[in-house]
Amino acid sequence: MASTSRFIPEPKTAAIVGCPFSGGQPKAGVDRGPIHIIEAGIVTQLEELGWQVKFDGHHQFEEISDSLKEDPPIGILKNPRLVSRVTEAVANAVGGHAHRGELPVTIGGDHSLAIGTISGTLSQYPDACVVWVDAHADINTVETTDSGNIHGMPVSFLMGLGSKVPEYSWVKPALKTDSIVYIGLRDVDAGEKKILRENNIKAFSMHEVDKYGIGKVVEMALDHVNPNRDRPIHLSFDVDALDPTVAPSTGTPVRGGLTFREGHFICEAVYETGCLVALDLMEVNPSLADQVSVEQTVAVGCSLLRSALGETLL
Ligand SMILES: NC(=[NH2+])NCCC[C@H](N)C(=O)O
Ligand SMILES: [Mn+2]
Ligand SMILES: [Mn+2]
Repeated sequence: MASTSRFIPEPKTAAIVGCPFSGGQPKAGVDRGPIHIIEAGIVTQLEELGWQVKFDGHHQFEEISDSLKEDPPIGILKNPRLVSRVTEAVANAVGGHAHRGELPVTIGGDHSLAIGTISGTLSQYPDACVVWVDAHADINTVETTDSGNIHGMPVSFLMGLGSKVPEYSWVKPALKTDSIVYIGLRDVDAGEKKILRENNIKAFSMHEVDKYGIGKVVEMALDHVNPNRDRPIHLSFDVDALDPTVAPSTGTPVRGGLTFREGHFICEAVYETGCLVALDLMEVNPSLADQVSVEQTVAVGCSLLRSALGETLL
């Protein structure tokens, strides 16, 4: 491994936070994503890259769901208490790993989990910035969401946008609007476009990827959130950022996405900064599509994680 990490001490340890959770969206199966990624051998693959890898089983959220006798919608938000308690547990797990100098690698599960992962990162690295790779902006507020699915809302919760849901009072609005950058967007709701515009939130959609090429886009994205390459980076990668021909097994696929190489390039370039402190891979749903597509999606998920943790082509 050529690059050294600015923030993760040697021997570099990656802590896998397996999150079999689907409560932020309606499709069953996304909770099996982390199980497939582990079974595909991600632990060994990361060890082969020179990481010490900690993984002591997937998080068990049954206790939380069993303790919730019922979880009626709040407004139109679905499973609001379940998502709150699960993401709070994830925030504590991620924050704890970060506190010990480990790099948390959270495998979802749906993207509502990022309420937890990014809260955990910011608890330890208040100056961290976020690179959010996704077809979607996931920044709906209580006022703008049409679906009520919380996986379309984590960014607004982290920023404290929209009216507050008391159930989420544990979430500190610690993410500043200038500390996130998006890459890959192409399915952004009208209300979300307004939020991005009014808050001057930097986003590189597929239009910019086509126009400038991925190399330039990643450079501009990092220049925006991390001009001196000295801030910790949290990379949150939704597998639906990739084109559905590359990663078909996901709940909300949108055509016109990143190629295999464009997705990996983003991960490689973030790793090269030496600033990565936390990594999410979300929305792999092995129950959607045929077996070949599932295997393909799981394999791509593993290779994105390897690229973000130092695998190079040469
Ligand atoms: N993490 C995701 N795949 N998010 C999809 C969100 C879709 C839509 N914008 C919504 O609010 O429901
Ligand atoms: Mn998405
Ligand atoms: Mn997402």
